[in-house]
Amino acid sequence: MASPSSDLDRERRKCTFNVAELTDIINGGREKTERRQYLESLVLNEPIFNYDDYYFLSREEKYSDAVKKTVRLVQVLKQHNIEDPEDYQTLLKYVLNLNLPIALHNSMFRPTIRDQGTDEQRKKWLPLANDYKIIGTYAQTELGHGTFIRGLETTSTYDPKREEFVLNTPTLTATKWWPGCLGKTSTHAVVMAQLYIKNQCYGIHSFIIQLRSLKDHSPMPGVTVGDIGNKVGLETNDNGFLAMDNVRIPRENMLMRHAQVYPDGTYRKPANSKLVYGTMVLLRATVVSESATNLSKAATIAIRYSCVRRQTEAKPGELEPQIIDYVTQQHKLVPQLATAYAFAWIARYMMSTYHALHADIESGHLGALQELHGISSGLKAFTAEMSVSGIEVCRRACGGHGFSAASGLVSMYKDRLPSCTYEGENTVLYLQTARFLLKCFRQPSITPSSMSYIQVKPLPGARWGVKSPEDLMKPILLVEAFEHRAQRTIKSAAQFLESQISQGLDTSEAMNRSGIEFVRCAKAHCYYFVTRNFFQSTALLKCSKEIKESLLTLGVVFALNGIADNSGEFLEDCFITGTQMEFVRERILYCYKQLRPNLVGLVDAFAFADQSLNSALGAYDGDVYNRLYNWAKRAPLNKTDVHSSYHKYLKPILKSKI
Ligand SMILES: CC(C)(COP(=O)(O)OP(=O)(O)OC[C@H]1O[C@@H](n2cnc3c(N)ncnc32)[C@H](O)[C@@H]1OP(=O)(O)O)[C@@H](O)C(=O)NCCC(=O)NCCSC(=O)CCCC(=O)O
Ligand SMILES: Cc1cc2nc3c(=O)[nH]c(=O)nc-3n(C[C@H](O)[C@H](O)[C@H](O)COP(=O)(O)OP(=O)(O)OC[C@H]3O[C@@H](n4cnc5c(N)ncnc54)[C@H](O)[C@@H]3O)c2cc1C
Repeated sequence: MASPSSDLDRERRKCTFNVAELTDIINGGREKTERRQYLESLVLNEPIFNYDDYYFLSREEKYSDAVKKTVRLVQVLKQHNIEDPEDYQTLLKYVLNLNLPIALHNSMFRPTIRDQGTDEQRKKWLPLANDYKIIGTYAQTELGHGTFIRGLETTSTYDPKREEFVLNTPTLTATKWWPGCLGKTSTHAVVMAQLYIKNQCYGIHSFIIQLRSLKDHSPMPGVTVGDIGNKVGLETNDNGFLAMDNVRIPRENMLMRHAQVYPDGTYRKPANSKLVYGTMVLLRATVVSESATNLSKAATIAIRYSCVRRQTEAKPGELEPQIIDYVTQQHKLVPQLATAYAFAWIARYMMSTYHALHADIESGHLGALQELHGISSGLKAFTAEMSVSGIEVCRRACGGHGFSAASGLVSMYKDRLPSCTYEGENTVLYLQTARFLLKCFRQPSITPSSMSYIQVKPLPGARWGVKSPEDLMKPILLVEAFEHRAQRTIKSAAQFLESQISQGLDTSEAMNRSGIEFVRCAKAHCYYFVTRNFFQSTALLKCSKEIKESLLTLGVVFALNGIADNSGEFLEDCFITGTQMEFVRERILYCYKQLRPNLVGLVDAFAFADQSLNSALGAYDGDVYNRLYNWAKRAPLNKTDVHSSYHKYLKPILKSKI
């Protein structure tokens, strides 16, 4: 058997480009790489951040271990004056391999105060939160409602006499349920509740509540709080429940940047009722980035392993091939790698668009709200869905060892699975994007320039300009195919909706009946958007010819697999012919061959530390079998040669006389 490490060495020698150059491109420049390396050095050298035995821990031990690591992380951040949220994101992405029990504090609690708090509220709460003197979460979802926010039942009733709000959970279904870090960790929460003043309901607003004593962490009077129990993955996170029995908070605890309640109970409504949903939009943009990172990790593990793993003697007496050389294996993994790259670039686009449009909104241009919501909803759903299914493809591609916790892929899959549900269930979000697409289709004046393609009506009888398999290396033709599909499905969704209305259905019923068409066009739009963005962005890069070529080929793989996997949609109106479809399949194989020597280089370029992959299959040195064996030997069941259950149960039957 060949040595696994020599297999990876050989792969690395075959790579046609400079891996460090590509790492810099992925990170966004040399400076960012250096910053990342600095941050890594702070954390990776600390034994406390070792995850070797993590997969053996029980749920409770995992939570406790995560709290310990979190506290140390906070100390490290303070010690080195690291305050930039980008640095924190870098640590989460590349170094730490767990969902922190303070995740919501940084991802939602602080941003909500920042965006929805007045200057005085920011001044009061942010220093406490930034210094971790309080730990907060975002409590919106209830037992009875997650999607339909307007249907939340928690009430916040203003008492002008005492200038206080009274927070109450009037029914079982009003119990807050699911918020991350709520059960055991958080001391405070932003709670979303229906605002009542003098028996009139003004809809959902946000309020800061103290959940636990800052002296001994016990629940505050009137607060019932706890963990909701085991779920799929996210074992380090204490997703919780919360019921409030007429809990009083000062008037100043309603976040009043957009809507105000004056001491006498006068209400001033926000400029736009959706401003209160702002933090969710930020989180959706973040999910795009997390989806990219996790799929990159999964591809790293599965591709390195597939270069080390050998199986099935192809010719008698010859070395068994590396499993990566089976085209069926390439057809599993190369599309995941291509998707990871495409997502890395759309994540960058999403975050910069978020910051640009968010700044517009802050300066009062509220028109940007719907654009940001329209773009981020679909991209969150699209990237979460493809990333989660891609991680599972990678896991299965590792055969039996992919089933072991030591692969790192089992926990990754379980931890990412909820990204299809939280922060807006995927179907619900696709429907929101579809609404925006249809609005743009009808109203050119509101269509942002990034979506101006919607205004171009697809010509009936349009045909794809591809004449040969070589033409499929031309981004312009690939983008054209996705653009056509998106335009056609948007138009067809609009026509479907109109046909339902013309049959006499009211708008909501017509919208419901059009739902499948809506989701179809939102997905088509997202595929187009991601493909176009990848080709446009990588074309602008200043880098070596070899890197450019590899990125172009990855883009072609992403696009061609998108066409092959959704072939019906392209064949339906004869835009693509059967012969062109054959070209597509042929070119996919060609691209796999082109990329083959560079596969390890392309995953090495993500530069994940072994610790952050925490995988016996995907470590840099490829020493798979020793790692699996040593890991298994440390399993708690192997602590003694004879297990206590032998004495308790087995021995009596083994020793009994027949
Ligand atoms: C589905 C909707 C969007 C519907 O909202 P609604 O108020 O009932 O809307 P509607 O009256 O039907 O009107 C729709 C209209 O409202 C607009 N809209 C909706 N949301 C936004 C927004 N954020 N920005 C700007 N505009 C927004 C839509 O575009 C619609 O506009 P239109 O009527 O088409 O012009 C909403 O309820 C929603 O966002 N639901 C999803 C709930 C969700 O995302 N929860 C997240 C909880 S926190 C979490 O999960 C954290 C996990 C993190 C972790 O663990 O890491
Ligand atoms: C791990 C995890 C962490 C979470 N963290 C938080 C948190 O920190 N804070 C917080 O407040 N919440 C949190 N949540 C809650 C989460 O945001 C909601 O679960 C999510 O928004 C989905 O809402 P739901 O559970 O009500 O699903 P439902 O809406 O009940 O969805 C069930 C099904 O109904 C369909 N459906 C619902 N409405 C429609 C519609 N209008 N049109 C078509 N189909 C529809 C959906 O597509 C889905 O198939 C978390 C959830 C999970 C799983």
